[in-house]
Amino acid sequence: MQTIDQSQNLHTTVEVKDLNFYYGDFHSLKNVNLSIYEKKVTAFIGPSGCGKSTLLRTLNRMYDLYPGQRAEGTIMYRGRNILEHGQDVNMLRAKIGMVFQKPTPFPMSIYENIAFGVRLYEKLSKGQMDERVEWALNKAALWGEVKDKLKQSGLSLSGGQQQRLCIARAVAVKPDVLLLDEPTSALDPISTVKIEELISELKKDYTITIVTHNMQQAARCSDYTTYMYLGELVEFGETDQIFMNPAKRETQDYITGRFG
Ligand SMILES: Nc1ncnc2c1ncn2[C@@H]1O[C@H](COP(=O)(O)OP(=O)(O)OP(=O)(O)O)[C@@H](O)[C@H]1O
Repeated sequence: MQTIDQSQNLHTTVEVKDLNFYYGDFHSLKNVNLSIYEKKVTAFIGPSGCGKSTLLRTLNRMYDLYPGQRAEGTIMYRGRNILEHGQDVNMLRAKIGMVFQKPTPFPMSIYENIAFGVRLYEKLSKGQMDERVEWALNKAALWGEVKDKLKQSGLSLSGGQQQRLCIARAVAVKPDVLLLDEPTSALDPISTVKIEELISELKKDYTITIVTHNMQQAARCSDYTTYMYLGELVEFGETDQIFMNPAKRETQDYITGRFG
């Protein structure tokens, strides 16, 4: 693994150690070790099927919802190994929120899309909830576009707006970490630029991990990049170094399009 320049005073938010993941008998992640740094953007790149989404989904135990899937190893977050039994998985998913490839607003109003999740964790007055909804929509750069139609269905928005609504929904419960699984792959180029700009804004407050097929996007948006292949982490380092001077030949071949 690449050494990281610690002079930047980096703090680790999530530390993955010796992580193995299985879909039934299929060994999908093999001895993955990785640090995810606070208030930085870390991109997972690699060819289809290399395990990017699987790795992302272990970070908030999203896989728990599916029988036969299991993770072994350690994922340290706030002093706890989140893979251990007895963790409060709902609280974990509030602190490590996720946004999926396809925008998935709830079939309810724009306001309720935000308020619904907040109510699960906090008891707010009407005024406080109004403030939280406005705050979250502002964070997701959507407030200006929806402030006059908060009662309209979230499904009435454009795809790009729906994805920002999903980001607002994740942000509204005050997470530490946002996991973005190919958040722009279903969006047009203009919406993609908006989401990328939003990612740059959000990293001032949150630690972000993004899975992307788009290498330009990884190069534009991320501070650190992880190159994966066949369930193994091949190389991890600062994005500039990974793209301009990768340590491994495999990474170079993938980045330059000779492979994958
Ligand atoms: N539900 C599942 N059951 C069995 N195997 C699975 C399941 N989901 C993924 N896999 C396998 O695990 C491996 C990693 O898949 P994963 O979706 O994490 O890859 P990926 O890098 O995100 O791919 P893509 O870029 O195509 O989304 C692949 O070999 C895939 O076939």
